[in-house]
Amino acid sequence: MVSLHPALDHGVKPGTGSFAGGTLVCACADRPVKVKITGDVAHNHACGCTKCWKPDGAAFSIVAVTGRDNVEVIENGDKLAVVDPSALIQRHACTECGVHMYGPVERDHPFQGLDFIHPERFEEAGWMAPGFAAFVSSVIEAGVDPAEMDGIRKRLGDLGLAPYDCLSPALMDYIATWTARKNGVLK
Ligand SMILES: N[C@@H](CCC(=O)N[C@@H](CSCO)C(=O)NCC(=O)O)C(=O)O
Ligand SMILES: [Zn+2]
Ligand SMILES: [Zn+2]
Repeated sequence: MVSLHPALDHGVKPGTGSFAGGTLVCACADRPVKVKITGDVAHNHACGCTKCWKPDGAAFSIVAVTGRDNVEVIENGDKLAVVDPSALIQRHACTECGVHMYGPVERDHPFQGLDFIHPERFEEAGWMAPGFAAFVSSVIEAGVDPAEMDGIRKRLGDLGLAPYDCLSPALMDYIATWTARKNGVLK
C-alpha cells in the first residue's frame, strides 16, 4: 500500500491550538540548518505535488504557511540554496540533506508575504494539524500507479483530509477573489 506520509498513515495528530512556534531543523547530523518560526502555522495541508519536499517513501508532503516576518534562519544558513529560482515558491533547501526549510512567495501573487514550511521539521510538538489534501492527482506525476487513486482519496477522506486536485475551495476562492480585484472585475 502507498504510504501517504509517516505522520498520516496511522492517524492525524491534532494540534494544541496554542503552539507558540519553534525551530525547524534539517536532517543533517553535522551542522544542521535551523530556522526559528514565531507562532503557529496556518493552512496546514498534505500536498501531493512534485515540488514540495517529502520524507523518503511518502507520497505526500505536509506543508503550511506562516508570515515572512515569522521566519529567521538561526544556524548554518550557508548550506541553503533555492531549488528552482523560477518557481512561485522560492524553496530554500539544505544542499546536503535536501530538506526544504522555508519557501517565500515574493512575486505579485495572493500568497505574497507568506512562507511555505514543513511543520514536521519542528523540534517541538503541537503545531496545527493538516486540514485537507491538495494536488492529490499530482502524486501520479511522481510515479504512483493511477489505479491506486481511489484508495488514496478514500484514505485521505477517512483521515478527515478532504482530497482536492488543486488547493482547498477556500484558498481557490481567495486566489480568484484577489485576481478579480486586480483585474477590476470585483471591487
Ligand atoms: N502538478 C504539479 C503541481 C505543482 C503545483 O502547482 N504545486 C502547488 C502547491 S505547493 C503547496 O501547496 C503550487 O502552488 N506550486 C507553486 C510552486 O511550486 O512554486 C506538480 O506536481 O509538480
Ligand atoms: Zn541538512
Ligand atoms: Zn506542493
